[in-house]
Formats: sequence, C-alpha cells, structure tokens
Amino acid sequence: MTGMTDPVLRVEGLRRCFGTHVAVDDVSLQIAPGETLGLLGPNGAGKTTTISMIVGLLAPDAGSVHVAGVSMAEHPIRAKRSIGLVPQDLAIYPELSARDNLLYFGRLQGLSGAHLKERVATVLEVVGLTDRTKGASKTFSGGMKRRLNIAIGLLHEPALLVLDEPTVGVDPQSRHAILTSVEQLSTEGMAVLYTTHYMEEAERLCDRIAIVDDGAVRAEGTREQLVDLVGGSDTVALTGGGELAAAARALGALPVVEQVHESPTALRLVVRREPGAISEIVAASAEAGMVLSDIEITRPDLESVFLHLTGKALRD
Ligand SMILES: Nc1ncnc2c1ncn2[C@@H]1O[C@H](COP(=O)(O)OP(=O)(O)OP(=O)(O)O)[C@@H](O)[C@H]1O
Repeated sequence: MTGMTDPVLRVEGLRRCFGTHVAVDDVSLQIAPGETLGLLGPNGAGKTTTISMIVGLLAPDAGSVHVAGVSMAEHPIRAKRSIGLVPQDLAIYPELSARDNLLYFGRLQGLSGAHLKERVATVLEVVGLTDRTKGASKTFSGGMKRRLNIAIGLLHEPALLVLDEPTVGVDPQSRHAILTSVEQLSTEGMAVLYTTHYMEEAERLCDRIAIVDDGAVRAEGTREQLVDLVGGSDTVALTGGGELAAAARALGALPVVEQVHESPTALRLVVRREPGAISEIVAASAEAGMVLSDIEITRPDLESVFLHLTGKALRD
C-alpha cells in the first residue's frame, strides 16, 4: 500500500553500462504526486537511458525503480500500468486519424466502451487536438503528432507521466500547447518526469530539477536552490576577434574571474559579482589584443549553474 505522501516514483542507485561506457551512474530520484521533476542535461548526458530503465524498457545493471510502490524488477506489468511514456520517437499509425489512433491504443491497454470514448475525448482536450480528430495523422505537423503521442500516453490515467524531450523539433504553437498540458496535468496531481536540454522549459515547468551530465546527477533542487550554488557569480560572454587565446589567459589570471571557456569567436567567463569587475575584464581583454564586438552579462540561471557544475554549456 502507498500512502498519500509516498512518492509516485522512487529510483535508487540506478546504473547502466554499455560495454565499458558508464551511461548512467548511481542515479537516485523521487517524485511526489503533483510534482514535476526535470532532468536537465545536454545530449548524451544519459537522460534517455535513465528513462528507459525507469519505464522498464531497459534492465539496470544496478539499482531499483518503484512506481506507485510497485517494484519494476519484481512486478513489471503492474509497475508499467502506472506509467504514461511519451518517447522521443513517435509511435502512432500515420494512416489513422487522431481519434482512431487513440481508440486503437486504448483498446490495447484494455479500455473499452463508454469509458474509452470518454478517455479519448478527455486526452484530446488536454493536448488541444479536439478540433483535429479527423483526417489521417500523417497530415499533422511534427508538433501535433507529438501531442497525439502525449494523448496516447495519458489514456490509461497513469500516476506518472514520463516525457523524453517532448518539444524537440516542434513548432512554437505545439510547444506552447505541450507545456500548458503538462502544467495542467501537474495541477491535477500527476507526477511528471520531464527531460530536456532547454533551460527555459525546466525553469517554467519543474518544481525540482536534477542536473545531469556524464550519466550522473550533479545537483538537484528547486531553481532557487540550484542558482544559490553559483552564489554571487555572473556569466559574462565576450564576443569578438583578435587574440582570443591571449585574452583567455589574461582573464583567467584576474582574481574576479572564476572560470574561462574559450570558443573560436567568444570567451565565456564565470565572474564574481564585484564593483568594477566588468571594466577590469574589458580592459584586460583589450590589452591582450582581443577586439570586442559584444559583451553580454547574464545573472545566474540554470545555464550558469550547469556551467559552474560541469564546466560545459548545456547546448554545446
Ligand atoms: N544502446 C546503446 N549502446 C551503446 N551506447 C549507448 C546506447 N544507448 C546510449 N548509449 C550511450 O550512452 C550515453 C547516454 O545516452 P542517452 O541517450 O541516455 O543520453 P541523452 O541524455 O538522452 O541524450 P539524447 O538527448 O541525445 O538522447 C551516450 O554516450 C550514448 O552514446
């Protein structure tokens, strides 16, 4: 039995290797009812591998997954019943309409009759496809197909919805519809696991965010808790030409500069927020022979937290 306060998802010490490569390393997570947890990390961080183990598609080398109190290893069929999965790859029948896809998948899940019809109407409403129920789904935009995929994942009223980068490659209208649906479902009490490499989505949707890189959770908390990790530092991006390498060395030697990351046309710095820091940086870069064309100062956000924790940019 699970009580009201028990987590819908409990993941402990999950690990998975592919050959000698450790794709997921000791990942532990919990999600309560009505809570949205974001897995934020760049491509290749191990998000899909983590999700595949959580939903029972891939066996872990170590660790455990419990969904609504049911062990995925011991009772996979029962555990999977509580999960709605929206995978990265679309799983719909292109020749069928949105409604017929939903009726088909609903029957596969054991729904029938008036209850199935009611669920189809409800999930179409949730993803904003009520006015597009007819016509083969192959005529849909990428974003509409993904919304249909989300609707399919919701048919059996799962306690946990797992979305793997659901807005990648979708049009802005569908992106908006997807984010709004997730917010609504969360308000209604659904636990949501949301993977993304878009910082803005994690900031908007997620109650808590786990920052993942190289298969491991580097930090976890609310947006505020994560931003506090960076403390009083800002990110300063210097764009330009000239002697970038020399400027990187000179800036790295300044006490206010905590980190320097160099790309062919820009330097990205983590800088302590102190009076005069920016003028010092501009002067030092000019003296080293860098020709500045732009400077952008960003107050801490999840991107800077990620940079601070991993030394990498989210979208590199
Ligand atoms: N079946 C597999 N065989 C070998 N290596 C794999 C396999 N699946 C994933 N990997 C590797 O494991 C690591 C994590 O991949 P994963 O797909 O989980 O990352 P991700 O964060 O979901 O990124 P993406 O957004 O690109 O899917 C990567 O280095 C990837 O190359």
